[in-house]
Amino acid sequence: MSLSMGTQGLGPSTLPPATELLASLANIAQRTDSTITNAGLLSVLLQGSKLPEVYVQPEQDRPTNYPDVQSELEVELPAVDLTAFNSLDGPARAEAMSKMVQACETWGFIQVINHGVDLDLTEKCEAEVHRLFQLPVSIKENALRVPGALYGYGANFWLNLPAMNWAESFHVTKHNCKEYAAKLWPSDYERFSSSVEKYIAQVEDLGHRVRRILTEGLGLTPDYFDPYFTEKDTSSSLRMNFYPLCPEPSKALGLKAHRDPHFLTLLHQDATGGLQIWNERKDEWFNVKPRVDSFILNVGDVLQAASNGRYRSVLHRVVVNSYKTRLSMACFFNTSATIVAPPQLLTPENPQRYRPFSWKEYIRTAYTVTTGKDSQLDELYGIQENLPKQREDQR
Ligand SMILES: O=C(O)CCC(=O)C(=O)O
Ligand SMILES: [Fe+2]
Repeated sequence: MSLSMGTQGLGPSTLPPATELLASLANIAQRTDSTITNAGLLSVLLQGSKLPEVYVQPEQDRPTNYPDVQSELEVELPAVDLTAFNSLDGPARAEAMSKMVQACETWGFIQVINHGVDLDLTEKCEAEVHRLFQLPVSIKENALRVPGALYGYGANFWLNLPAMNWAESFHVTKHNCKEYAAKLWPSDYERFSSSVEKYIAQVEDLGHRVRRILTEGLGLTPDYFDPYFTEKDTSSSLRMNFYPLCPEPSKALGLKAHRDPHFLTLLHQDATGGLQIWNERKDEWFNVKPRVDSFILNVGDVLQAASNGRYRSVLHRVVVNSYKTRLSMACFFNTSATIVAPPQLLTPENPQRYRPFSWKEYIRTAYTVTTGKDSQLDELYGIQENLPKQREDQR
């Protein structure tokens, strides 16, 4: 890989001196917790073609289909037009509802268009996020996520990973965004925080709208879960992910396979592509075709429990490539209330699958278990005798 490719999207003027980079890289090898920083990435981009050992994934986790190689394994997620839910056209609404429900029961993923989130605001927010990731490492480290903390700057979110993610991430809520932005731009944080706060607020509103649609899709009144999502109980956070060019994409992952532990996720991504979804029946990872005017909605563990397993929280990961950087913004929509599957969803054939639990309880372990393909939700809160013996097929 040439230097000119490597510095694309980072801006040569923002790179710290090579000595600083090398010192950071040496430190990285010693650190196995979430405080690992990304100086290693930058040093690779400066120096050439080899992936440092800390990023090399175990053999069984390495991707075979990533953007550098042609692959047939691609899925174009059904796109649901959200305006159909406000229209008086009954059949169009019913069709949109059925697409939505079916996708959440099988792939656990869908995309929504005409979603009401302002495009100019989204682009402004993306530009601010690019500006953040282009800051020198020494500045970004001022906002470093400390071990066990949720928010701030870092590479790995899940603890105890066998290898580092080939990514940088910055995670905030609308309440602490200013505080974290001020660590990067002490006197000029408003430019970043005002865009990001407005963006989170709009995506949170979208989260409430799709929550009501999905609730209706379960056969409940749309407002059934409203009491769990009061202003006090609703929480939304935004994880911004930047995936730099990778010299050896066949050995790395941008984000290790995981299920989102929250209620649901609304993801906006650029046109690069890299998100993959696990298809259990086919035993394959499928590339998701990117569509920039959409939000990808995926079911999280809390919604899987709240729907008594009807909507599925599905394993996904991010692959990287050698020729185009990628930016994604994942908004996690959640509740701190204890959710339990509504009695209306329970039958003798389909009894309650999960013990009630709160996010406060789940968060303690949600980001620690990292190996295997098993559902952490099933393991921690599943009522074992009520879980299906074999997982349902993904069609
Ligand atoms: O970058 C992506 O496409 C996915 C991000 C993701 O899965 C996450 O942040 O949980
Ligand atoms: Fe995720």
